[in-house]
Amino acid sequence: MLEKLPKAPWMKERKGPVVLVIMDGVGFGKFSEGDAVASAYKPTLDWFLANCPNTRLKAHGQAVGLPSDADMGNSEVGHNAIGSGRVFDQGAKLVSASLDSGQMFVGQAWQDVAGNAAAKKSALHFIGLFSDGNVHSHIDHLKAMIGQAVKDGVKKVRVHILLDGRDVGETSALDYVRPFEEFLAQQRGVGCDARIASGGGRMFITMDRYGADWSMVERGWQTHVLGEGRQFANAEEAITTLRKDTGAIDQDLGAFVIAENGKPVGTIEDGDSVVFFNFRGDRATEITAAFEEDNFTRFDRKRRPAVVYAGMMEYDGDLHVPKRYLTNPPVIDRTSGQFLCALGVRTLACSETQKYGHVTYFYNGNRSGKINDQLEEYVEVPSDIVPFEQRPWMKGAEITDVVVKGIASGKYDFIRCNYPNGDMVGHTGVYQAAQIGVECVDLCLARIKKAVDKAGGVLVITADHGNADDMFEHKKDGSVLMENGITKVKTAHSLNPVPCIVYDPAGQGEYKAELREGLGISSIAATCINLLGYEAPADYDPSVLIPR
Ligand SMILES: O=C(O)[C@@H](CO)OP(=O)(O)O
Ligand SMILES: [Mn+2]
Ligand SMILES: [Mn+2]
Repeated sequence: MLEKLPKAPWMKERKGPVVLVIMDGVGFGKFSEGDAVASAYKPTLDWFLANCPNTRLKAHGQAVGLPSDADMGNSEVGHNAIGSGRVFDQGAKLVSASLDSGQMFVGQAWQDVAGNAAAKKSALHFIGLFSDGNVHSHIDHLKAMIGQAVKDGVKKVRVHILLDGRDVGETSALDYVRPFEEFLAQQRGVGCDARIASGGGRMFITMDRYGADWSMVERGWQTHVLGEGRQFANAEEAITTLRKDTGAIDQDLGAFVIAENGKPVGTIEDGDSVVFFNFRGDRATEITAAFEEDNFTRFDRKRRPAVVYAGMMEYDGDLHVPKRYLTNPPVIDRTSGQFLCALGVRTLACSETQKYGHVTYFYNGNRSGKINDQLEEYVEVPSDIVPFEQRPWMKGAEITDVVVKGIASGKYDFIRCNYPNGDMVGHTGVYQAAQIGVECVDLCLARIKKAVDKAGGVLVITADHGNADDMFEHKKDGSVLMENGITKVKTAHSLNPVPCIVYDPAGQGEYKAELREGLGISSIAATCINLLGYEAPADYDPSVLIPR
C-alpha cells in the first residue's frame, strides 16, 4: 500500500492544471557548431528561459541509473526517472552485473536456452542491436554469453546483427563486425561453429516500437528466421556492398542474409534456442511477440519454428513479456502516477506513436497498462511512417491540439506530453531538419502557454536527454571532426544537461525564484507533485522548488 501524500501547506491551489512538457532530445549544447537547439529560432523558449525560474538538470550517466557518466541518456531511463522520481540501476548496469557475477548463467532461463541447444545439438541464435551504445544493448554482453555457451557445450551459434549507427557513429558498423569476426573465429577454434547469419539496419528491420511500423518486424522475421533476402558471403561484404548501392547510414541499411552455395547459413529451425539480447523493451516486444504468440496476426510468419526463446530482460512488467528472461528488470515501484491516482488526480498523457509509450509505459516504470482507468486518459496521435528529416514537424501540432483542448476542458489536474522532434529528427543527422524540429516544438509551446494563461495553470518544461543540441562529431580538443572535407554528423543522443523551466503565471510567490541546483531529471516528479499541492514522498529525489 502506498502512503497518502499530505497536502503541501505552503503551496496555494492553482485554478488550472499542471502541464508537463517533455521535449525529447532537447538539451543545452556545449559546442557552438552543431547545436540545432541554440541555432533554432525559438522565441517562446527563449522568453521562458529569460523570464521564468529555470535550471539545468542532469540527464545522463549515473544521474539516470547508467553504469558511468560516459553513458548518454536515453528515453527509457529518462522517462523512468521523470515518472518515478528516483534513480534505479538500469538494464545496462543490471545485465553487466549479472554477467560479471555469473548470476545469469546459473539462472533457469540461461539453463533452458543453452541446455536445449547443447542437448539437441541445435543452434543457439542471438538477435539484437550490435554495438556498445548501451541504450538497448551492449556487444560485451553478447560476447560474454557466447563464451559461456561454448563452455556449456553449445556446438552451433548463429548471430543476427542489427546495425546501430544511432547510438554510436552513423557508419561505424565495421568497427564492431571486424573484431567480432575474430572473436567468432576463436570460438570455432575451440569447436563451436559460430557465425554471423543475418542482419540489417535497426531502423529497417526488427526493432520497430509501439506498433509504428510492423513491416519492419516482418522484414526482420524474413531475414533472421526464414533466411529470405539478398545473400552475401559475410557481413563485411554485405555492409560494404549495401552502402555502395544505397548510400544509407547504418541504421537504415538494407537487410542481408549470409549464405553458402545459395543456402542461408543460419535460418531458425525447430529445436533451436533464441536469445534476444537487447535489455531495453520498447523495440524488443514486437519481435518477441512474433516468436512467442500462438495467435499472432500482425503478419504472416509463414513458418514459426518451435524454439526456446528468452529475452535479455523482462520488457513489460504488466503483460509479463517475454515469458522467459535472463535478467531481472529494475524494480521501479512507487511511481508518481500511482501516488497521483491514489489522490484522485485526473491525468491526461499524450504523444504520437513514436513516443507514446515513453509518456505512458516508460513513465510508469515499464508497465504498459493504465494505473487507473477512471482517472487517466492516454492519447496516441498516430505517427507518419516517413523519414523524419522530410517532415521534421512530425505530429507536433496534433499533440498540441490534444493538450490545449485538455487544458481548456477543465477535465484534468495533470497533463503530460512528449514532443519527439528534437530526438527523432536529431537521429537523422540532418541539421536543418533538426533545427526545424526544435522550431516546431517552440511554436507548440507558444500555444500551450496561452492555454495555460487562460486556464490559470502552471507549465513545467523539461527534456529526457539531449540530441538536437549536438549534431556534429567533435574531436577531443572540441573542434569539429571533418571527413572528406565535410563535418561528420552525429546521430546519437548527447551527454548534455536539459532545461527545467517553471512557468507559473498564477503563482503567488510560494517558492523562491532560484530553483534548487545540481539535480537530475528525477527531480521533476517531486516538482510536479508540489505544484499539484502535495508533499512528495520522502524517498523521492528533491523537487526543484524551494519553499519560501
Ligand atoms: O530510438 C531509440 O530507440 C533511442 C536510441 O537508441 O532513442 P530514444 O531513447 O530517444 O527513444
Ligand atoms: Mn528520448
Ligand atoms: Mn532518441
